[in-house]
Amino acid sequence: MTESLSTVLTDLHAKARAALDPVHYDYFAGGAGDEAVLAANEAAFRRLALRPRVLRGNDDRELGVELPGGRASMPVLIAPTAFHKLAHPDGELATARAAAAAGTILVSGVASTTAIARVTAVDPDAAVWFQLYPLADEDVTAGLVRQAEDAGCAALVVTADSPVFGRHRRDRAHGFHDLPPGLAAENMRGRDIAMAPLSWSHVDRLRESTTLPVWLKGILHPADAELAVEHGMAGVIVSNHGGRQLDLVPASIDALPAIVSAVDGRVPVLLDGGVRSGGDVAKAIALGATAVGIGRPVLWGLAADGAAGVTAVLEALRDEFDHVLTLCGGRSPADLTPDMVVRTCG
Ligand SMILES: Cc1cc2nc3c(=O)[nH]c(=O)nc-3n(C[C@H](O)[C@H](O)[C@H](O)COP(=O)(O)O)c2cc1C
Ligand SMILES: CC(C)CC(=O)C(=O)O
Repeated sequence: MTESLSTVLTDLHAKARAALDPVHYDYFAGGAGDEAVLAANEAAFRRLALRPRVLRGNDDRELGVELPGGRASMPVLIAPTAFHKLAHPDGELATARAAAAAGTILVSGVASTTAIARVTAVDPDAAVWFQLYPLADEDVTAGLVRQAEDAGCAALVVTADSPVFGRHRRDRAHGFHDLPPGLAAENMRGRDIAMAPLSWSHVDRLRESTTLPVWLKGILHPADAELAVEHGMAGVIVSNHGGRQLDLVPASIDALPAIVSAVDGRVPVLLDGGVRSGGDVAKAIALGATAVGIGRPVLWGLAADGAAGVTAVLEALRDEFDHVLTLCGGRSPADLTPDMVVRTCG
């Protein structure tokens, strides 16, 4: 019998915690403020139940999804997270190897400890997307876009929820604000990365500067989802940054339905935050996400066991999602529909 994802994740998380410097563990694990949103992301999934369909003869299942920027062999992507070499010496190269082996998409963060060209070189056929923050200096942003294009990235992800960074008590308590000697945010070497609150016109100029599909990440308000479509975004990512920005926002799964309704099928919607099981993947898809992103589970796999640990997370998630889909009578992710999710009071 295949081990359940929660067992795999619990073990990898414990191993990661034991392996990591407690300061770095807290950087990865922590959230903003009281960490209410961090907890709510997972709790909100637990309040939803699935209402399966039966007798649908679904023995020929296909988990893959097509997105602007590539195909994923299952509706699970690796969300962008910073500083993978803090988790494991192989850093982003290990994550990229595991993503390529699983046939899924790695959204590589601008704040990676490996230059993007080295990340994409792991497997030139793999779909790697590049996440960036629009910066105050638009020439610097343009330079980052060129770097991603030259590296062969298949899409850009613009993170919109960080006009300033969230306040992380754990990091403040440890006095953590710099990478240790020997590690650097390689894509940003020698660049002025000052952030500033930006506007739609910055996003427009960024979009016009590239032929790559541009996703907007960090959307929680349906009016912003509507604007994202109007401004030519290839897709919208519902995210509260894993509870690391404003600690007063809805759990991402609770924010999803209104965004899906506003977007109304014009572009795909992705979701991240608190996805910890195949059932969570199924719930998000049923509520209208085309795929989900996972952040911390990848970091725990990476810290515990390098590429093999990330592979263990991805394959356990694939297996569990396939199992849930089978039990729900689905052949493909598209067979999961909103009527199959019910809210419980639990
Ligand atoms: C340690 C860490 C670093 C992150 N760094 C980034 C980043 O550089 N850019 C970004 O858009 N999101 C970043 N995120 C947010 C993730 O992309 C994603 O929204 C979040 O981790 C999803 O929640 P989950 O960890 O519960 O799966 C980071 C999250 C964590 C935990
Ligand atoms: C501080 C950034 C480089 C990474 C980030 O977005 C995060 O830690 O949540």
